[in-house]
Amino acid sequence: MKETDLIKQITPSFYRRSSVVTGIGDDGAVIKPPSGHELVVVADAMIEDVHFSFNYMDLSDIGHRVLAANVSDLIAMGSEPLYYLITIGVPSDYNHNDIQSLYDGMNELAKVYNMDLIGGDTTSSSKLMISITAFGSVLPNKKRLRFQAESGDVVFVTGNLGESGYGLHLLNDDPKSKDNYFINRHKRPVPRQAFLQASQSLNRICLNDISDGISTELNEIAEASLVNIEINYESLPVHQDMTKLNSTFLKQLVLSAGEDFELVGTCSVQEWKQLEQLSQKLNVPIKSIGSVTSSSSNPKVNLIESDQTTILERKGYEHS
Ligand SMILES: Nc1ncnc2c1ncn2[C@@H]1O[C@H](COP(=O)(O)OP(=O)(O)O)[C@@H](O)[C@H]1O
Ligand SMILES: Cc1ncc(C[n+]2csc(CCOP(=O)(O)OP(=O)(O)O)c2C)c(N)n1
Ligand SMILES: [Mg+2]
Ligand SMILES: [Mg+2]
Ligand SMILES: [Mg+2]
Repeated sequence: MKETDLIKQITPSFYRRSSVVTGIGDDGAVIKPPSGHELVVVADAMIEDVHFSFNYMDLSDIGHRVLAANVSDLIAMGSEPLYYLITIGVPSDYNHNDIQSLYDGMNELAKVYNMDLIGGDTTSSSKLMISITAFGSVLPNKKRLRFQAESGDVVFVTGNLGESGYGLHLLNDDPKSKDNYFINRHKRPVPRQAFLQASQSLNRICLNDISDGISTELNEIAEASLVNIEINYESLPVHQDMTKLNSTFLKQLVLSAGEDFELVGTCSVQEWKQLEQLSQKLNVPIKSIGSVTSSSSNPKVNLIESDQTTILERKGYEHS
């Protein structure tokens, strides 16, 4: 497949955002940042057999999923997703239709957020590699940062935990499994855009998205904010159909499987009431799971289960 043909094939015929001055086709893209806003920039890559497998995913699922991971980080910063660049390393036996499917999957999700593809790069590779860099905009006082947790805050989470991990488990068990709710949560996660709207009026939110697992994300918040956090295992939101799973397996899924692309964060008790109401109005499932107990120079996350307290260590996915 020739690179020039490929670029022609994937160049959009129009841009959704008028702030794209020059898109694909020159040495670089030109954008006019929204006035009064700051730009947020994120990058996340996915590699064949590390983040996905062709045993159970097709190229459009993969396109959707890698853009979702980036959108999830943009939302976790409090920013509105705007544009993205994609770099692909493609095995030599791929044809035009394969690449089109990958871009179709991305574009389906991009449509939801009104995002534009504004550039990228193409190289050859032994396994499929996709790296996205994405941009979002945020008002300076609405950034949702990891170091913004304060003693006394409510700790909350959106959606349910462990669903993507359970979907992956079902697929590993039988790659030919028919799509069901959990499998779709793994293959085609949809980041919580409506949370941005629900939380817009709040002054301060500390926020992180759940890619590696809540045990990792909460420890990141505790360390960045220099606070101790306490969460109740029984309060963690779990889908009814998963409650029948073996309890050790369920605990691993809920605390450390990750890839749910839900949000975990903290806000003041006063603002929590408002956030809960606004989220309900906009159909964002949200639940209080604990609290920020104190400031600390030695930050810890405690897990309370059946009145027993243990330290919740980072047990998320680590790339070796
Ligand atoms: N290889 C790298 N080179 C430079 N910066 C990196 C690299 N990997 C991660 N980062 C930066 O480290 C921070 C945390 O990254 P990461 O743990 O991947 O975040 P997330 O889990 O939210 O995707 C981010 O600021 C990211 O841009
Ligand atoms: C084939 C396959 N094996 C294992 C996993 C599980 N897995 C891979 S990466 C990952 C964690 C998230 O990925 P990472 O690159 O750390 O995302 P980031 O935190 O940077 O957003 C998990 C749970 C998977 N999704 N697919
Ligand atoms: Mg990352
Ligand atoms: Mg993140
Ligand atoms: Mg990420």
